[in-house]
Amino acid sequence: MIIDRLYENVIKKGPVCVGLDTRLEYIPEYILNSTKSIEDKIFEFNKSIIDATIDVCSCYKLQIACYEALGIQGLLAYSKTLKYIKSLKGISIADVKRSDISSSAKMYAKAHFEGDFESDFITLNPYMGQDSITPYLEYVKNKNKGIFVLMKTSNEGSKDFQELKVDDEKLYVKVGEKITSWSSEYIGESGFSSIGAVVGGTHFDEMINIKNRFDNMFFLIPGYGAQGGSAKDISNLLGKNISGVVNSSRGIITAHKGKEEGVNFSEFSRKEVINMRGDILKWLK
Ligand SMILES: O=C(O)c1cc(=O)[nH]c(=O)n1[C@@H]1O[C@H](COP(=O)(O)O)[C@@H](O)[C@H]1O
Repeated sequence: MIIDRLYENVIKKGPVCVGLDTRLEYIPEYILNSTKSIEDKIFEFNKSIIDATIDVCSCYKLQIACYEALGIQGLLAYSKTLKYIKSLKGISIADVKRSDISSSAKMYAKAHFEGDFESDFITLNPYMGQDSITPYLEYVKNKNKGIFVLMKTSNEGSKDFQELKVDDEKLYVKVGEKITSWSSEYIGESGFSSIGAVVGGTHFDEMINIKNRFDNMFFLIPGYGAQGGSAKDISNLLGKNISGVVNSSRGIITAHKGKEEGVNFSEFSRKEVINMRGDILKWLK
């Protein structure tokens, strides 16, 4: 199962998930000023970061809006990056946060688990309920794919709905219970399911609460670095079983900014990943 491959990476290479939220302003001048197409500039930037980090991170997350915002060329670079990660036997998470009625969800599943935009995991929004999630499960069952469902997001506004009380429980706990019920059929040898949850690394009390309630759940944890999430706090959610991957995007892919803009720019990303990994692992001892 894909979750077992991801967990193996977490144990062997560490829990860092490199966020390839690439924007043109992050790309060094020497690439940006070349005569290459936008597609090739973005891909060259991403490839350099992937080559510099593949042995020290568990996976890559691509935020699709960063590519969509650049139109067709952006999407070509998105596709090329996913294919490159696959060619290196790396693991990709497509951060697409989809949600729709099941007939449309079927097409989203086909779009992101097959063909030009094929990825290993995608992120989903649970707001529309079980039948909006079901179409993806066929891919989890038969095509070795995985999903991360939004449970408690990292942003300030996450309290607006996610913390509303339903039957004396916060709504995100109810979502967690649903994720547990959907995930139980897809548990791999690692003991984790290919259906995991997105929990922001920015809310200390919620991370403790979620770990106490859902110890065997596997988490995608964004919010380290640029959003202020600390390794110490996040270690409570990872726990002794290191049940998750910790994403940083801007913190890693802009590490060269204000420093070296030359061909070795991705070495700064590598250093950031290694530092981040050390920062997290020291709290797990
Ligand atoms: O699903 C996500 O990945 C996600 C969920 C969430 O609660 N918070 C969150 O920041 N994210 C994503 O994680 C990344 C965080 O980026 P940085 O803040 O630059 O590290 C972005 O791609 C966000 O879209």
